[in-house]
Amino acid sequence: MAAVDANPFVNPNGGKVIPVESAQELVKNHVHPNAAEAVPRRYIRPQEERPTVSLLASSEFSIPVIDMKKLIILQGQEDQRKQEMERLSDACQEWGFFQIVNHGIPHSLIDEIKAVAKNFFNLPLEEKQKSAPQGGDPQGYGQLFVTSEDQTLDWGDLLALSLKPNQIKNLALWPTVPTNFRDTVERYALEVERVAQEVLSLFAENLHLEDADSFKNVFGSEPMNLMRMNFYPACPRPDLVLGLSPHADGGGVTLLLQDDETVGLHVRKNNQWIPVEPIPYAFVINIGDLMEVMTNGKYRSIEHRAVTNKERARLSIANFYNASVDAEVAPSAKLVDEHHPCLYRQFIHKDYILYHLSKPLKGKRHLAEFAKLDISNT
Ligand SMILES: O=C(O)CCC(=O)C(=O)O
Ligand SMILES: [Fe+2]
Repeated sequence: MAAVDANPFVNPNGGKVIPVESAQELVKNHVHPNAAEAVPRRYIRPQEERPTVSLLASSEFSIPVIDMKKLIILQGQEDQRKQEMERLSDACQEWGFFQIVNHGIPHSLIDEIKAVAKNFFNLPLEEKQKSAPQGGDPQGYGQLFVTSEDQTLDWGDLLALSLKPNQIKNLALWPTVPTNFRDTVERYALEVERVAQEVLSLFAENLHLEDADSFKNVFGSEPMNLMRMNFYPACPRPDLVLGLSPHADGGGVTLLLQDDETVGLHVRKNNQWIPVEPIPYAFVINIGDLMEVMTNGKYRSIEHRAVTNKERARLSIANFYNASVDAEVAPSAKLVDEHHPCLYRQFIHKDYILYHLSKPLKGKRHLAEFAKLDISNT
């Protein structure tokens, strides 16, 4: 059973997460299609934050796609594997983002997890509110990043659940409707962990660390698997709002399932926003802040955001695969030398989570404020 009392993240901000109205309810109850004034003021972004897209974005200029099948070690296929490993290395260093295909997660399970998530968000509000956050525990249904009354709001609702370890798993918040929700999430979690661990091994190999388990060892015996289902209702003025504020993910690696039809994820590259075209059954993978630290900045945790769509709602499911709560995180000694000074201080993972959770989502600032070393005099 979940040992909720032992959750170390309860009240990360003195319990100051401010509840806000569900974006889905707002659309249902108040917004009149096509009326500019229909978007309440609290959602309207200042001019410089509104969603423009880079003119450079094209099929040639988009995040790389990695074929996991080519990374299996097969006799006679060494050259193909080497090339794909190099593409993966470029993706991590140049983009911090890539998509994977042929990852081995059954398509039927991907259909199932999307279906249970959609079914959940389509429930009446009263049913969804049974999963509302309790007592400062930063999990559940609603918005978790609203920490001040004057913050611009995101046009989206979310359901955040800690799947692992048991210490932070709060089954009381897990929906019981649809009835197959729990079972589907549990099966999906195992598959996501398997892929996340494979990805960590590939990173370690590419960086020539001691062995393929180097990152897994730092992640420790109780790695965290946090899931966030994001639902962005259609918005009458997608040009004025954002579905999810620009942010970098705080953890190790993120595996994201996108909606197949609706583009919504934007990745920041050279100060421009590049949309990520959905590939059915692919996962978008991105490097989180912990990975940036462990690779001493070689792999980059990149800012991203979600935009909304005028006609269609969009669903995404993110799993954050993170180190154990008590893991000591620091740049790998192998990646620090006289030409590559140590860029980050060592810290305990839990302290960074508490810091991250206590702030509104804000670009890349969290990691820089928390752990970046000043190397200007070295
Ligand atoms: O909805 C998306 O595509 C992005 C989701 C995301 O970045 C997150 O949940 O951290
Ligand atoms: Fe994210």
